[in-house]
Amino acid sequence: MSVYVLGAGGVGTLIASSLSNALKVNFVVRNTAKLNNLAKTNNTFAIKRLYDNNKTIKYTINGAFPADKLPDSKIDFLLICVKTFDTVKSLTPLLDKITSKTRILLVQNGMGVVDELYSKIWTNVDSRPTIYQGVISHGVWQSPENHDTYNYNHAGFGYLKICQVPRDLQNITAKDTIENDDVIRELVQSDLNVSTYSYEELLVYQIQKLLVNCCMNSTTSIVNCINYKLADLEETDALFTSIVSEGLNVLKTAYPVLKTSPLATELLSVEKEVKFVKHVGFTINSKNSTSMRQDVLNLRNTEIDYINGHIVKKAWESGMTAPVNDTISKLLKIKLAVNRRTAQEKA
Ligand SMILES: NC(=O)C1=CN([C@@H]2O[C@H](COP(=O)(O)OP(=O)(O)OC[C@H]3O[C@@H](n4cnc5c(N)ncnc54)[C@H](OP(=O)(O)O)[C@@H]3O)[C@@H](O)[C@H]2O)C=CC1
Ligand SMILES: CC(C)(CO)C(=O)C(=O)O
Repeated sequence: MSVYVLGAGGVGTLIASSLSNALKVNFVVRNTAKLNNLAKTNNTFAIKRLYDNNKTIKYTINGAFPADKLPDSKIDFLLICVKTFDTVKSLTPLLDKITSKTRILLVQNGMGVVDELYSKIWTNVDSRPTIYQGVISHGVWQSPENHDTYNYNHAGFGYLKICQVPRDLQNITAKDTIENDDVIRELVQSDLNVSTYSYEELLVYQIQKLLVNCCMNSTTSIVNCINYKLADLEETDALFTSIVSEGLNVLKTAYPVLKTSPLATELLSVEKEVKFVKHVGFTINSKNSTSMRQDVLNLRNTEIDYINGHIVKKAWESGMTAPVNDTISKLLKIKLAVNRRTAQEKA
């Protein structure tokens, strides 16, 4: 079976590690320094568990290849963990190896990528591959000394929740086949706390996690701090409550299925969600530097349009406004622009 990881960064490498014993896992890589470093270690990398006395475990994959040099003519299973904004672009050179039999697991923060894939790449319902969506709350980052390697810090032990996305989003009750997927089964049996759900259930968990990122990622990036430094401040509570209450109001209108979902009724209240944001951000991932903060510090593009920006977009589509999330999005973009200008001035 051909298993590939597109986006072998923090999250991609962590998930690949849990598959590497049972399956021949391959990375799709664009960075020559990473390819060379991996070859030097015979395709072995290390994950350090910061939540478990820095226990470091080594894993070996089958190989790593540039997108135009994959040894297989077809991809059976593709794990996608590139940043949301890179998805369409990075998938394009692989499209001739993806068929309606390919299974693709997307593990990314934010929302809106499946809509983009269906509207830009697989417009014909029947030719679409099977898409699974993952929601992850594990925290992973790379220390600067490990730059251009696949060695990462697993900073917070969370969960990975997965569902099968309907081929046709207008027919969301179609029966899914996720339980029969051998790679998904491997993940469920791994030590990453993986479980599967229906599409409707996962939508609730995706929104629950989206709001974590709407609060944590943008605020830590704008303020420029490690997660725990925002904890126990009245102002943080007030800001997170505004982001969450506006977000829930918009998303419950944009996704009407939430109105009849018992799981949404149980989990998606403002009070419970703010508590959840603080639990994931400050307890589970207290020592993490959010993925968005890492992007802003390294002057890379950010996922803001798929996070706070997704709420702004959904509000606009529903004839509503989302001024809090819109302001946060703008501040984040200003922060990145200022960092880029400062770097240019120093150069
Ligand atoms: N890190 C975390 O704690 C968490 C992250 N997430 C989410 O998971 C997703 C991935 O985040 P994260 O792992 O942190 O991001 P990283 O930046 O660590 O990883 C993304 C990887 O994608 C690779 N990539 C991008 N374009 C291509 C391409 N065309 N071909 C091959 N590889 C490509 C990059 O390669 P290159 O090295 O060449 O740039 C990079 O290694 C994001 O949506 C993030 O929000 C969710 C929960 C927690
Ligand atoms: C869970 C959290 C907030 C961890 O920092 C995250 O999802 C991220 O950094 O992107």
